[in-house]
Amino acid sequence: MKVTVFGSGYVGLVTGACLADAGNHVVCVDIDAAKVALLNSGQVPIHEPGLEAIVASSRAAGRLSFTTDAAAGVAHGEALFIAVGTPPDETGSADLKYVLAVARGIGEHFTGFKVVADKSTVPVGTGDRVTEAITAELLKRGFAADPAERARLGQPDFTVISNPEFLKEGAAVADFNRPDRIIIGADSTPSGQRGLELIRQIYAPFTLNHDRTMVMDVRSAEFTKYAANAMLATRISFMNELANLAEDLGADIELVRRGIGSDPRIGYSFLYAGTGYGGSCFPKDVSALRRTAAEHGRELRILAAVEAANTAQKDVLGAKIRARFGDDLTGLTFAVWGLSFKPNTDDMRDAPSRVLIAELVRRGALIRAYDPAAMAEAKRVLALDLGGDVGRIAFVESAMAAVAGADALVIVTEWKAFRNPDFAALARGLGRKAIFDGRNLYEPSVVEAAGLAYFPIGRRQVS
Ligand SMILES: NC(=O)C1=CN([C@@H]2O[C@H](COP(=O)(O)OP(=O)(O)OC[C@H]3O[C@@H](n4cnc5c(N)ncnc54)[C@H](O)[C@@H]3O)[C@@H](O)[C@H]2O)C=CC1
Ligand SMILES: O=C(O)[C@H]1O[C@H](OP(=O)(O)OP(=O)(O)OC[C@H]2O[C@@H](n3ccc(=O)[nH]c3=O)[C@H](O)[C@@H]2O)[C@H](O)[C@@H](O)[C@@H]1O
Repeated sequence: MKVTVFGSGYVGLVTGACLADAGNHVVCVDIDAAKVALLNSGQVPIHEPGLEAIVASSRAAGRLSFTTDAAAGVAHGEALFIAVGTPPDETGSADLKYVLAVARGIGEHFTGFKVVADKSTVPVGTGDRVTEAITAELLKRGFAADPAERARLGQPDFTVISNPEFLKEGAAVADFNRPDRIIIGADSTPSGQRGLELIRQIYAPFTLNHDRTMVMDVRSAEFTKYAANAMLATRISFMNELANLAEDLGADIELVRRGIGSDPRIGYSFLYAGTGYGGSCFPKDVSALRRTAAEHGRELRILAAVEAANTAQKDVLGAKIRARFGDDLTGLTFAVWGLSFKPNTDDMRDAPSRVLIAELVRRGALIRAYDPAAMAEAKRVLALDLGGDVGRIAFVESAMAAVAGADALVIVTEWKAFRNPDFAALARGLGRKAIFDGRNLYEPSVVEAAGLAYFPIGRRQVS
C-alpha cells in the first residue's frame, strides 16, 4: 500500500521504516530540510536499536524515501499518518500548531479519497479540529463542506482516524513490530469505515497471530493514549514515594517491588523506583491531561500529586549528595554515568540528569559525564540549560574515564554496560569512595564488600 508519514522524529521515522519494512511504499515528509537531507544520505539522526538497518534495506528496495515536499507526500499516500510533535504550550496544554499545519497542507492538496490517521498524542477533540482544518481548505478550493454533498458531486473525500502510538523509545522498532494493541478510533460514517479498513490492512502484518486491533470512536481512542501514559506515570510516582518511605522504615523497595508485582492484579512492569520519570511524553502528557480536565472544570487530584512527586524525585540524588557532603560541593568532582532519560536512546528531553547536573554545578562541583549514546545531545542541551557555562563539565569517552579523578560516582541512567563494573577499580578510583545509584543497579552487600559507600533509592544505604 502507499503510505505517507508526516514527521520524521522518533514516532514518524520508526512508523515509516517499519511500514516500509512490511512491504508498503512509504514517503516520509518533514519540514526540517537538514533532517531530510541526512536521511536521504543514508544516515539516521536518532539512536534507536534496529532502526538504521530497516531504513537502509527499505531505501535500497526503493520503498522508503524522504522529502520536504508536502504536496508530493499528500499525492503519494492513500493513508496519511500525522506523527509531528505536540509539545506543551505556555498553559501546559498540547500545542497543536504542527498537527494543524499538516492538516491544512493535506486539505490544500489532496484529491480522491484519503484516510488521515493521527499518531501524534493529541487532546480529545483534536480529530474534529483536524477535520475542520481540512474542510476549511476544501472550501477555499471551491468544494462542498458537507461530506455527503461532496460524495454526490464526486469531490475529494477523507476521514480522520485516531491511531495513537504506544511505542517506547529505546525499544521503538520492537514495540512497533510487536504491539500490545493497535487502537483505531474511527467514526461510523461510510468514509470512517472505509478509512478504518485501510488502516486495518496496513497493520495486518503486525497482528498476524493474534489480532490486537481495538476499534473505538475517535474521542475514546484519543483519551486512551493519555489514560495509558497517566497510569504509567502514576505507578512510577507511587513507587518513588514508597521508596523514599522504605528508607525511613529500614525496608528494601526492591523486595517490596517483587512482592507486590507477583500479584497479577498489580503486575511487575513500571514499578521501578528511580530518579523520577523523564522523556518527551510522560511529563507533557500528564500536564496536558490535567489541563484538559481543568478546561472541563475538573481537577485530576491524583495527577497533580503524581507531578509534584515527580518534580521532588528529580532531586533525590542531589539530596543524598548534599546529605553526604554538605551544601557546598566546591572542590568535589562527580562522575556521572548515563545522561539520556532512559537507556538505549540519545533523547535528553526532560532527562533527570539535567536537573542533577545543574544542581551539582550550581553548588560548585565539577562533573565528568559519560553516556553510551547521548554525548552530543547532552552537550547541546546542557549548554542551553546552563546558559553556555559548561566549563565545569568534562564529557569523557568511557565510564571508567569518568571515574578517573572523581570523588564519587552518580548513576542516573541504567545502561546495561553499567550493570557489572569492576568495584575494586571503582574503589581505587573514587577519592571519596561513594556511589549514588539512582537506578538500584547493585546489591548493597557487593558494593560494601569493595569498601565503597552506597546510596541507592529505597534500599539499605551503606555509609
Ligand atoms: N517519542 C515517543 O516515544 C513517542 C511520541 N509520541 C507522540 O508522537 C508525536 C511525535 O513525537 P516524536 O516523534 O517524539 O517527535 P519529534 O520531535 O522527534 O519529531 C517530530 C518531527 O515532526 C516534524 N514536523 C514538524 N512540523 C511538521 C510538518 N508540518 N510537516 C512535517 N513534519 C513536521 C519535526 O521537524 C520533527 O522532525 C508526539 O505527539 C508525541 O507525544 C507517541 C508515542 C511515543
Ligand atoms: O507516549 C509516549 O511517548 C511513550 O511514553 C512512554 O515511553 P518512553 O517515554 O519512551 O519511555 P518509558 O520506558 O516509558 O520511560 C519513561 C520514564 O519513566 C522512567 N521509569 C520507567 C519505568 C519504571 O518502572 N520506572 C521509571 O522511573 C524511565 O526511566 C523514563 O524516565 C510509554 O512507555 C510509551 O508506551 C509511550 O508510547
